[in-house]
Amino acid sequence: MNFLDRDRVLTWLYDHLPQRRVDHILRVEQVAEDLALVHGVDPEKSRQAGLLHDLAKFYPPDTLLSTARQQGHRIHPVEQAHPHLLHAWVSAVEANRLFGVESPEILAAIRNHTLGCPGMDALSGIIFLADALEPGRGEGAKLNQIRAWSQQNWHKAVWKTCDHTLKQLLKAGQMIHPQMLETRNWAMAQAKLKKDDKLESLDRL
Ligand SMILES: Nc1ncnc2c1ncn2[C@@H]1O[C@H](COP(=O)(O)OP(=O)(O)O)[C@@H](O)[C@H]1O
Repeated sequence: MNFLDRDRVLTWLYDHLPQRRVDHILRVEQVAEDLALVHGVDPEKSRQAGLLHDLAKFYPPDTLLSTARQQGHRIHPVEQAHPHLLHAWVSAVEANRLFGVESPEILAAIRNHTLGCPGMDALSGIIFLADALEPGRGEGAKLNQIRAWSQQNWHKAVWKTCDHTLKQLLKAGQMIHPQMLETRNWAMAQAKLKKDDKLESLDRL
């Protein structure tokens, strides 16, 4: 993992994003560190991914589309209709271009923070959760329940976060990117496997 000059990143964020978005990013950075410590993930990598996850949040749709295309990303029809979804993908490109980040795990976690990805590693899961669950997202009963799961079983928390977002998108009559459905099905299966493992080890006692 390369050295990351946090102050330089903060200066860039304050120059390019509104205060409320920087506040969100700083809360994601903190939750990402907390979850990393719970789940045995490198806390510094987690903080870096949290700090860098939204670099392209306010890039114009044309820039998001052209950058993603130039980098070889095959644009999905839902992304074509809603280029904003590409901000996660382009933020990873920018983390490398602007700040020299090379760690494949950090870059994947930034790329996966909105839709997740089936088979993603714990660092990606943590950044996906930190973005959705940071305190600024509110104090609803459902979110608080998912926050509790995020401490115990990150796969279950990813599954339930996908369910929560998908329900909101359906309610609002919005298009759904199928990658989140794939993430959801994968995370659900992983959470159930973990539960079965626990029951089996209890049987052995
Ligand atoms: N599966 C999906 N299909 C379509 N839109 C989605 C999907 N998942 C998230 N979104 C939308 O993408 C936008 C960006 O999501 P995200 O990066 O998680 O949130 P935020 O911008 O609030 O940090 C939100 O408007 C969200 O509703």
